[in-house]
Amino acid sequence: MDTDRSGDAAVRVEGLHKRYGRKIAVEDVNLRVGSGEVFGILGANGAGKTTTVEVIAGLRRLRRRDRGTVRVLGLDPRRDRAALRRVLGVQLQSAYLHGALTVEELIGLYRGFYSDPRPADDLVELVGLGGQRRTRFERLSGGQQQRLSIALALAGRPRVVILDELTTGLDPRARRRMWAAIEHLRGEGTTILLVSHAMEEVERLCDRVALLDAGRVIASGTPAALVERSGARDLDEAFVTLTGRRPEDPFEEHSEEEAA
Ligand SMILES: Nc1ncnc2c1ncn2[C@@H]1O[C@H](COP(=O)(O)OP(=O)(O)OP(=O)(O)O)[C@@H](O)[C@H]1O
Repeated sequence: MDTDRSGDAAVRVEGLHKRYGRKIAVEDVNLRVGSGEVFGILGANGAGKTTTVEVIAGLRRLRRRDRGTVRVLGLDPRRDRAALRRVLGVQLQSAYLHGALTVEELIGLYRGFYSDPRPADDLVELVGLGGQRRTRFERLSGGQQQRLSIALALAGRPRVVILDELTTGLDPRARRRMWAAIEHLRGEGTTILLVSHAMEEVERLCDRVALLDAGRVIASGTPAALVERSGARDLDEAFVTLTGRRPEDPFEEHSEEEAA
């Protein structure tokens, strides 16, 4: 039922526990993402998705009371930071980018970090920013900024990509373009970790998913297996059955009050 292609794991997480003070954000999370898989990480607000992928990316440290093993293509995100940077692409928060630089300049800057970068034209084409090459970052719409951050994550031809909320806030056309970009990367054999609230997107793109709830993986498998196992009609319904919560509408404005 579950076509697990994770035999040669590109990403391996074992027994991950992570807390912020007294708050346990992630509790005994185990994941194996096979080479070339598109793997979805689902869960309601606060489930521990971002914490998990930030630890995988080496952006969050495990402290004294945390524990767990993480390997990305055999690399330890804490110990092998420089090597990891060459093989892992992470969709950055747009706020970190320099507003006065143009799309072209930012892409040039990021390509400069790598020995064999993806051509600038390919990057622009992949995310549909051909008309905005000379536009300053601060003049881009929110959705365009988000697409640029995805292009920058792909500049170094990473073998593993982490995309946190790929299409949240994008209009339907841009969303379809990003889905096509994921299919393109899949065709190239890229391993993709996709954090998402959008069940339609996950059903369409992901080979397998892990469903997180209150810091734990409560179900994993192919989207079809999760639907079947929970007796639901689709992944949206399976999410509700398995977690007892509704997935947030990913295309609505995010509200911290509602999330609490
Ligand atoms: N820096 C921090 N300090 C304290 N608590 C934090 C911090 N970052 C996250 N948390 C808490 O840890 C838990 C997991 O957060 P995390 O951001 O990983 O969840 P998430 O599934 O990505 O949520 P969302 O869908 O809202 O992005 C939440 O309860 C959150 O409030």
